[in-house]
Amino acid sequence: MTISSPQGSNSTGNERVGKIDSRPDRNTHNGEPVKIHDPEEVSLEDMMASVRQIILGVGEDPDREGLLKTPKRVAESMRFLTSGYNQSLDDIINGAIFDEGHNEMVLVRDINFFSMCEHHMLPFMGRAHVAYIPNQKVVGLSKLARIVDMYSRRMQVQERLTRQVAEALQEVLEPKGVAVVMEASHMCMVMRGVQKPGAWTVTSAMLGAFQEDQRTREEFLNLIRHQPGAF
Ligand SMILES: Nc1nc2c(ncn2[C@@H]2O[C@H](COP(=O)(O)OP(=O)(O)OP(=O)(O)O)[C@@H](O)[C@H]2O)c(=O)[nH]1
Ligand SMILES: [Zn+2]
Repeated sequence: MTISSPQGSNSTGNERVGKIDSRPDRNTHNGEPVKIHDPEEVSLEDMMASVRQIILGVGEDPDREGLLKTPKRVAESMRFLTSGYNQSLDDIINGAIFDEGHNEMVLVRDINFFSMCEHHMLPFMGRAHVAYIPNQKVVGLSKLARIVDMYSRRMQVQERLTRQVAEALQEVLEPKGVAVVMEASHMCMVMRGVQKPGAWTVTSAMLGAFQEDQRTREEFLNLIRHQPGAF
């Protein structure tokens, strides 16, 4: 197993290959694609008016000084926290696929992510571990984290988020296998509801060799268990 550099500094044969099928609306419900409307169809002012209603709904005064700008701040935060709807795989990969002839496992672990649960619109956050076994082609390492960010910045359930990251990598690289594990704490289970701080939800998506070959899967699971040295 090798954790490779995407720059492939020893190779003279680095070239960008492949064209990515961009599907910014690759969200699914029961396996079917869901059409996502353009967020701009609802104006920031409409969103601000809704936030004002929420402020009234919790018994506060939206016209007191500290809350005057809150509807705008919240609307803008929401736009940022869901900005993954406006991105596509094409945007993110930006052609950074290299024909390295590298066929060993590549793993980027401990990728921090922040997402929003679609049931309560509260954050869930944690770490993602993303691995693949190349089939000649490798992708820039930062792009693995960017893929995690793109799907995280949408209204999500953790299981779908995990699967989408794996499927995106499968689509981009057609590798021999993909493994994604996400460990997260859900604020809807911590701050409200069942109120269980310290409970971690762990989800995985294994494709190809990681699904079929137990040794490959175990190698990956051992690597994400091991604590790397601190910098
Ligand atoms: N499978 C899954 N469930 C999630 C995720 N995020 C939140 N949930 C759950 O979604 C469920 C929604 O349940 P409901 O009974 O409709 O809502 P609720 O009354 O607010 O539920 P409680 O959280 O139990 O108070 C809860 O069990 C949440 O824990 C996720 O990423 N994946
Ligand atoms: Zn929730």
